[in-house]
This record gives sequence, structure tokens and C-alpha cells, in this order.
Amino acid sequence: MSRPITIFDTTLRDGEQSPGCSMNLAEKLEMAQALADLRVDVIEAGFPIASPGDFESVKSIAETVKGVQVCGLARCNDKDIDRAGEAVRGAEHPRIHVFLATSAIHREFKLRMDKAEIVRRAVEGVKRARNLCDNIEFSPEDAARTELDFLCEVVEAAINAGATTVNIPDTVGYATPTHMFNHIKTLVDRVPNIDKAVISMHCHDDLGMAVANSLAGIEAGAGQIECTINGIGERAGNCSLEEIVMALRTRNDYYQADTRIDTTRLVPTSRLLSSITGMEVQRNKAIVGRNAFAHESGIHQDGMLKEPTTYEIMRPEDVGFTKTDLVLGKHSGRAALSDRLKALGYPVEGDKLDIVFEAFKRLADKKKEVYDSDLIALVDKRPPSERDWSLVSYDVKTHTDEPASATVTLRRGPKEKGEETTETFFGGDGPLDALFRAVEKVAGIQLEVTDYRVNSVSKGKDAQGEANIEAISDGRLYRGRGVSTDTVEASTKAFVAAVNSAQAGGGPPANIRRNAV
Ligand SMILES: CC(=O)SCCNC(=O)CCNC(=O)[C@H](O)C(C)(C)COP(=O)(O)OP(=O)(O)OC[C@H]1O[C@@H](n2cnc3c(N)ncnc32)[C@H](O)[C@@H]1OP(=O)(O)O
Ligand SMILES: CC(C)C(=O)C(=O)O
Repeated sequence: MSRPITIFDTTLRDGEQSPGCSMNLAEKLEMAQALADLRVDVIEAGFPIASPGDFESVKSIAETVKGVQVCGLARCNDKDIDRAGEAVRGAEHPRIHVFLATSAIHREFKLRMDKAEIVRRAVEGVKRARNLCDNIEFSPEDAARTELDFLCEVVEAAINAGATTVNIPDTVGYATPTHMFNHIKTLVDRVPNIDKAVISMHCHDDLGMAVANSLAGIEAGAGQIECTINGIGERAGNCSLEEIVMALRTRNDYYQADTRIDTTRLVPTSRLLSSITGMEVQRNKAIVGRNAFAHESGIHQDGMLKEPTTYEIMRPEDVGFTKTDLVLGKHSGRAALSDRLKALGYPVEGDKLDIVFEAFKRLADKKKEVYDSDLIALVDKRPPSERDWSLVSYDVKTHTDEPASATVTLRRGPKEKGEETTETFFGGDGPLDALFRAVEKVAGIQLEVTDYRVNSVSKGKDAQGEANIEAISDGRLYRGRGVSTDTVEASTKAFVAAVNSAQAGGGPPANIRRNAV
């Protein structure tokens, strides 16, 4: 018999605190729906008091994403709690998450409160939240560094005040598995009303132990795990959802605990997040990395051919990798394309299928073999809005020891109705600089590129290149992504996408990237 473990996904809150991972409203809604389809139990959609944009995203997710609990974060003060309550009110299953740090370091230097004040504020906060909603989570922030006697006192008081979940964060990723096991076991053994609440783990990965520490908490009796897709989050990140879920599923013999997650959606959800944030996972990342199921050496390949379980503890198809990667060619039709996309976790129909089909045919003319990764790159593209620019054509000239020049034609709006504009820029510092400057001339905007990366999205000499650009405009950070078999074209498309985001406005302040290049 497996004990059910609640998966509390905080990709849109703690994950978004990852430098370079801010998302706009449309992206958050898309991600929230993907998380609901993945069957997470709780989505922490944001920190409503942080900004009007955060409030709007939590509210929109609460109102539109169904079949899942939607949670908003609040500090222990009236304004934060009321704002969080207002944001999640429209949800099918709302939750408010109130936090207050309890460790000596945070009490003394950050909050400047003594122990009695902390307990009083925690109780008041939970009670206020409980008046707005029945489902209340309380987190003693930096619990892993909090004296155990005091932690027990706060947790008991929070449960008496109405907390239904008590989350035990290792805020700074300081704990080890034994440390975390002892913390949770102490709460289970010493807090008299602990059975009135679910104990939750929230582990950070500063020492690379977030997943191990979360598992140790489960062994000691925790019933909820807070985690994020691809392990994104503040600093080194949070417990990775795909890793903890597959650890519980694969080692069910040991933990006898499991989640509701549809594991076949792990890879598509991971890819969706990467495409939204521009932050790729490393190739050797457990579960979702491109090499996670690749067997290179002869002895391993021999074993795999004889019996896959010799070297594989999970089946790639169980986490959403497809068995056959080579799929379609230029003679394939809509039915095969739509069938393949559905198997990859992208049910595309109607007008959107027509758009993707047209792009697929264009790609199949250029590329002999169209892989799953090529298809995913095609559907990840968002359809242009009325005000968006798109690249129609470009011409670039470059010679050794001579400045480059480029001419671009962009169209504003949809293909049938949009107006085209052409501009030329002479004197670029290389072909891409010339192209980007020409795009700026057309769009009437200037961007400072702070990060630029190109990588291949599929296999072979004719693989598609994916370019990702981060750029600053007016003190705010914007991203753009472009895909093509030609890397110059992919880069220009990525720059045009960044221009579109910048013209839409509302990017995060550029200075939040403390380690920016
Ligand atoms: C561990 C975590 O991940 S917690 C979540 C962290 N996430 C974020 O901070 C992202 C969003 N944050 C923000 O947008 C801003 O920090 C805001 C809007 C929340 C607050 O902004 P400001 O009012 O300018 O405060 P600022 O960020 O400078 O400082 C935080 C204040 O909250 C207080 N505080 C921190 N945690 C808590 C808490 N749990 N309960 C009550 N007060 C708290 C601090 O002591 C400090 O108060 P002080 O100004 O009286 O010293
Ligand atoms: C708000 C809390 C749960 C948090 O993010 C942390 O302590 O890391």
C-alpha cells in the first residue's frame, strides 16, 4: 500500500525567484495549465503583494485553472494576507500560504523580533488567513536552522491557530538528510497536535541535497513535497519535481509512498518551462536531460540490447521520452503530425494545427529527417499577435576586416494583413550586430543584448538551431527565442521576439539578475 504524497509545485513562485526566470501573465497561465495536466496537487501561483502583475497572475490562474489547489504566498502581516486571500478567492480550491522566519539569525538580524513576538505574529497571521480560507499553510522560514524546542512551539501554535499544513523549509539549503530526518521526526514525536496538519518539505539545493533531504522528510513522516520543474528556484534552486516524483515511483519498494503525477508528462513540461524561460537543463540532468537515457559505452549497449533493465532503472517512455525519435518526413500528412504531437504531449487542433502543419512542411523541405525535438520546437512557437513583428527576409554582407551590413524586412501583424518595412544598417560589428541594428531601425527601439546562446534542438548536420537572447530595454529584461535550420536566421528571429516582448513592456527589472553577464 502506498501512502499518498501531495505535490505542491512552486515553479511559478519560488521558481520564478530564479535569476532570469521571470514569466509574463500568458506564460504563467500556460505553465499553470501544464502543471494541472501533470496532475500536481497544489500550484503556488505567486506572491500577490509583490506587485500588481503578481496579483493578476495569481488571480487569473485561480479563476481559470481547474482541478487543482491554487495557493498565494503572504508574509505574516494583514496587507499581504488580505491580498493573497483576494487573489485566490476565485479558485476551485484556494490555499493561503503564510510564512514567518523562526531561526535565531533571522529573528535577530532580519525581523528584529524575539521568540514571543514570532509566536504571537504567527498565530495572528494564521488566524487572519483562516478567516479568509479553510486551507492554510504555515511556514516557519529557515526551519532547518531553528532551535528544535522553539520550532516545536511555533508549529504547535500555528496548528492550534488553524494551519492545515505546516511546511518545514530548509531555506538556505544547509541541511543534510540525517539533519532533516531528525527535524521531522522530532516534530512527529513532540508536537501534540501534529496529526491535525500535513507536514511539508521545502528544500533548497545549495549543497546539492534538496531531493535527498525531501526524501528523508518523507521517511520521517512528511506528507507534502514542495518542488519545482527542472529544480529552478532561488539561488541553486529547489527540490526538482521530476526527480522526487521518479524517486518515489522507482523506489516505491522502499518508501511505500507515491504521488498522483502523470509521469509521461514530465519531459514535455520540463521542455515547456525551458522554452518559456530560455533556461535549458544540462544534458546529464536526471530524468529530463537529453543524456538521461543515452547509453554510450559498448558493455552498456550490449546489456541494453540483451535486456534493458540491466542498465535502466526507469523506462524513457514512462517519463515522456518517446521510444522512436525519428518520425516524420515531407510526405507526412496532418493526421500523422497531429497524432505524433499528441503522443509528445501537445494536443494541437484546428487553426493551430494548420499553422504548425505549414511550418512543418517548410521544415521538411529543408531537413531530410524531422525528429520529435524539431516538432516540439515548432509547437513551442507562440502565434504572433496583431502588434508583433515577424521576420520576412534578411540579407547580410560581411568580409574580413570590413564592417558588416544587413538589410531586413519585417512584417507587423498577421501574414495576410500585416505591413512590411525594410531597413538597412551599415557598420555592424559582425553579421549579427548588423542584423540586430537593422531590426532596431525597423521597430524603432534599442535593446542591449546581455545574453546570447545557440544550441542544436535535434540531430544531424541539418539540425535546427535554437537561439535564445536576453536583452535590456528601458531598465527591464526581455527574452526572445528563434528556431531555424540556419543559425543566423534563428538568431535574428530570437532578436525580433525580444523586440516584441520589449514593445509589449512589463519585463522584470534588469537588476534582479545579480549574476548577470
Ligand atoms: C524565503 C522566500 O523565498 S520568501 C519570498 C521571497 N520573495 C520575494 O521577496 C519576492 C517578492 N518580494 C517583493 O516584491 C518585495 O520584497 C515586497 C513587495 C514583498 C516587500 O517590499 P518592501 O516593502 O520594499 O520590503 P523589503 O523587501 O525591502 O524588505 C522586506 C520587509 O519584510 C519583512 N519581512 C520579511 N519576511 C517577513 C514575514 N514573513 N512576515 C512579516 N514581515 C516580513 C522584513 O523584515 C522587511 O521589513 P522592514 O522593511 O521593516 O525591515
Ligand atoms: C516561503 C518559504 C517557504 C520559502 O520559500 C523558503 O523558506 O525557502
